[in-house]
Amino acid sequence: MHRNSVPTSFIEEQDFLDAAMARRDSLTAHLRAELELDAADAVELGRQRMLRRQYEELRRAGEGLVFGRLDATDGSTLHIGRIGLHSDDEPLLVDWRAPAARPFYTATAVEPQGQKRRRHIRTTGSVVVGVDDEPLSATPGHDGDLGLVGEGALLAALDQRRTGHMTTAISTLQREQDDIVRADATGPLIVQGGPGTGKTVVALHRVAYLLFTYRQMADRAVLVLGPSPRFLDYIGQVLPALGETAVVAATCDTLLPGVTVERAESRTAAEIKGRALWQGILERRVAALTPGPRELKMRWDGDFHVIPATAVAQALTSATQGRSYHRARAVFAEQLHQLLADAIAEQRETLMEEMERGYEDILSRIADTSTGASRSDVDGLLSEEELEELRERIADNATIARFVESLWPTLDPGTLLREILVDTELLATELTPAEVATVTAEPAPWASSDIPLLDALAELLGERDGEQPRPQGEFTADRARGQRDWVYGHVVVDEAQELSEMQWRMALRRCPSRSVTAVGDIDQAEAAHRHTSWAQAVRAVLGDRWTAAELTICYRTPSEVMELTGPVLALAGSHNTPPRAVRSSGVLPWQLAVTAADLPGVAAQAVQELQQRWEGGTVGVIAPASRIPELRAVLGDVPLMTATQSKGLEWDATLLIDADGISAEPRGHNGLYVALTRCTQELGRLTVS
Ligand SMILES: Nc1ncnc2c1ncn2[C@@H]1O[C@H](COP(=O)(O)OP(=O)(O)OP(=O)(O)O)[C@@H](O)[C@H]1O
Repeated sequence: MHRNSVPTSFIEEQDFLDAAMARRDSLTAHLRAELELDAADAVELGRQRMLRRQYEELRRAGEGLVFGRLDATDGSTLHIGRIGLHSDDEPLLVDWRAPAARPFYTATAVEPQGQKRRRHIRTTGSVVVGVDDEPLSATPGHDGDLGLVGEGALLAALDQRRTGHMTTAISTLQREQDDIVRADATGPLIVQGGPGTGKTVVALHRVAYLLFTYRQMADRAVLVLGPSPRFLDYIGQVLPALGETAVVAATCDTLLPGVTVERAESRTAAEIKGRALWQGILERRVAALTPGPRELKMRWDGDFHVIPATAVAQALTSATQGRSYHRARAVFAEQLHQLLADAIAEQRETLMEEMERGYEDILSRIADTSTGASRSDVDGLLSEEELEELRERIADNATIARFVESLWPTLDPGTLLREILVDTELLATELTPAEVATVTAEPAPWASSDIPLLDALAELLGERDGEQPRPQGEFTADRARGQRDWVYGHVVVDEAQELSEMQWRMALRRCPSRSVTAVGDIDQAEAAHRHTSWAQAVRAVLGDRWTAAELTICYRTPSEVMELTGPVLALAGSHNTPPRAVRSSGVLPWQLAVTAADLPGVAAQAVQELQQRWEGGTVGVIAPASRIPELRAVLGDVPLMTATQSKGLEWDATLLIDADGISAEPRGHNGLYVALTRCTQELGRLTVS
């Protein structure tokens, strides 16, 4: 296009983008040169680490560097972008997370916040391809209006073909989403939102916002918990694109370093083992392992020394104060070494006194006092250094170590959990006989519900001395990932409705300050627990000390498909209504009845047609678990999964196979609700007659 025929707004924004790109390129080149220099010392190494972070941030910011502009009523303008840039000490581009950028997401015609116009700038690489202006002095919307911000840019983004990876939404975040992204992070926040309302979008952008706003949070890293490795892969590219590296992504199954899930389990067993009451069972079992106060007889240099029960009781009380089993054991062992050293010193003193008395007797009998020897010269007391040396010898002594081990054995969480899971007497204190039978009948390899129990036990037991060298790594995330007791600055839980109470505990254990954002849809819950409300889901772990927020607009699923979801939601026992769809795709959902024998062939044909129709995009197939093997054989590498596995994912078109079969699965109506809402454009259904 000739520059003369291009609208002025395009030229203006292209010039600005060119200037911003040039600035970014010069900064990148400067940093690259600095990073090529060898670091001479620790200070320089630290500086280089910081520069590398800045360099990475700049490097990644190439795509979508500038995406917005605000024109204020006072005539000033502000460009908003993926990162902040300065030129000659003057602000050039404002980072989207900075307070100054907020009106870009929240100003409305009713509340223009001093702004006259909002402009969305769409770019491809270094070229401006679209400019959408939204006057903020226009007449406010009417009833039923969704109050969208930058509607043109939003709808264009939503209509894009899906790539199989999530993309960022920094340029089109909506007001209700932005409120959550920038919410205060001092306590637990639980966000309820129906399918496609942008819960994942909000959760990930919140991470980027928090790390930008609270710089010290990057030193502790942020943990993002998702439902499956497939989901983590789906969101994996968003976080680096948002410019953050201090993030650890995990599932509840991969959160405990060194332990992996080795088998599937029954829903009944998973439900029982997910209950909060296990904390009590585990605590009681660990407490019972601590030795009781009794007199101890210890051998040193061939002599027995007695430590009275009162002294042992005192040592136990002070050792166990709020400490884990192994920490308390270490403190108790030190005290025992001290008590033994004292007993040895005392015995030696008594002995010396006796010797001295005998010596004085002899002296008096031979009536020769010419030596001048007196009691004070040989009082037998050990000096402080001698006592210290004795304590060290005791601490290093293998026999004493064996004695302490027999009294207070070191334990590993795995062995102890295996013992607990067959301890019918202990289990019967909290479970019915049938529940005890279910738990004790489970095979030994670890199942998913064992991980939170192992984690709780690992915390109660604590690290043994010398165990677990602290993981090393250049970035905080590398160090945090390998360390069970790492304390994160913030924890984000996605698909939080799936967490059992014990999994909630495991998540919260990683952030004692309770700076947690959990997003989910209680109506999509399929996991083996009984929660039908957030209050119920978190009562045992958070009480009522949490804040609720809600997302109400569905961005993913078109209105034609959302219309099918109301009855399914009602069948799932929900009293909620599905979220309102922001757009229509113009494609009506279709349905075809096939016989079981014809199903594989028809499914293969339907997938091929959908792939042709949505060329350049993605197609996914959802089916009941029982039909997956026969379908896999004909569908090749098309994403094929159960409703549960499809949670959090999306494709341009979904082929839903045997909806009745999905409904018949445990919590099947919830599963069908998930399955129906995965497409951004088209839904095809094959029913089996
Ligand atoms: N403000 C936005 N701008 C652009 N795209 C958006 C926005 N909000 C959501 N989306 C898009 O809508 C789709 C659904 O978002 P997301 O996956 O976060 O929803 P969700 O609530 O987690 O859904 P579900 O619970 O069904 O998994 C995604 O493609 C996301 O990129």
